[in-house]
This record gives sequence, structure tokens and C-alpha cells, in this order.
Amino acid sequence: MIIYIGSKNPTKIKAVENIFSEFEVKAVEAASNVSPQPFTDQETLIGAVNRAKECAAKAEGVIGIGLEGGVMKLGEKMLLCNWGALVDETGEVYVASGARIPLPREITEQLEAGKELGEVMDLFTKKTNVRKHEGAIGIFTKGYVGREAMFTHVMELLRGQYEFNKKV
Ligand SMILES: O=P(O)(O)OP(=O)(O)OP(=O)(O)OC[C@H]1O[C@@H](n2cnc3c(O)ncnc32)[C@H](O)[C@@H]1O
Ligand SMILES: [Mg+2]
Repeated sequence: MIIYIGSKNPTKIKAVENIFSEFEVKAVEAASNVSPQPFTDQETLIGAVNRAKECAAKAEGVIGIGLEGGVMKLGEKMLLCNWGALVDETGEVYVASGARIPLPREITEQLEAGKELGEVMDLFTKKTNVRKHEGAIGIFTKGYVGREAMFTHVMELLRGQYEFNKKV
């Protein structure tokens, strides 16, 4: 079985490899077809599904994975939100979301002003490519849960549902 992951972000590739370690994992570009900075749960979920479907269409009999990051409003707070989708060899779609934590006010203000979280996090931490390393979730949890770990949990939820349905 070949697994296609629709991203070149190393945190996403590693999360897929961690959970499908016995299979060949191929990283390819896949369009989310949502805004670069999704602002709702719904938009983030759709982005993940779009990427997974594009991946599953790359070849016969493969599994496609989409992992998408965004933010969502909950009352006065803005939360990190992440979604994953797995499209299996028959076209069945499985979805799962990642852990959520609220973002500090100074971050949400910049997102509301139209900036992308990736850029805001690099400015905030004075680092480069936070999104390819610990991610915002890693920064605001002092490294307890990084982006790879969060996406790895999403992958467990996806593989588990797939196997339950297949009665593996
Ligand atoms: O190459 P792709 O797969 O697109 O990976 P990405 O890092 O851009 O990640 P997403 O498109 O899934 O995330 C959507 C936006 O949110 C940002 N983002 C999401 N989660 C983040 C995190 O934990 N840390 C920093 N930026 C994050 C990201 O930079 C984008 O601007
Ligand atoms: Mg992106």
C-alpha cells in the first residue's frame, strides 16, 4: 500500500510516517482550495478533505491523506484548529480533528488584521519556519505538544477509524 500525504511540511510527513511506518509514504503537493489561513472549523476541515481527495486520485489503490491547520472562533477566544482526512482505496472519507488551545490576544489581533499564523509565529518567536517545527501549539504549550505530535494523534484517529470500518 502506498500512502500519499498532500504536503511538504515535515511535521505532517513525519506524523503520517509515524502511524503508517510499514508502508511507503510519498509527499506530494495537493491544493487545499480554501484560504491560506482558514478561519473556521468548517473551512479547515474542507481543506483537509480536498487535499486527501487529490492525493487519493494520484494512483489506483492508494490512500490519500490531507492535514490542514487553521484557527476558529469560540466565544471571545480564537483557537488553533487542525483537521485531518483519509481517503481510502475505495473513496471512503474519514476525518478527525486535532487538539485545540486558545491563542494569546496579541496573536489573534494580528490574524484579524489579515496576517497568516505562520508569519505571525515567526515574528513572535524571532525564529524561522516555526510551522515546520514545533508550531504554534508547541510554542504555547512550552514544547509539551508540538505540531508533529498533534498531527500524529490525528493520524491515529484516522487509521483507527479506517481499520474499524475495514474490520482489520
Ligand atoms: O505546506 P502546508 O501543508 O500548506 O503547511 P502549512 O505549514 O502552510 O500549514 P497549513 O496550510 O495546514 O496551515 C494553515 C495556516 O496556518 C498556519 N499554521 C497552522 N498551524 C500552525 C502552527 O502550529 N504554527 C504556525 N503556523 C501554523 C500556517 O502557516 C498557514 O498559514
Ligand atoms: Mg499552507
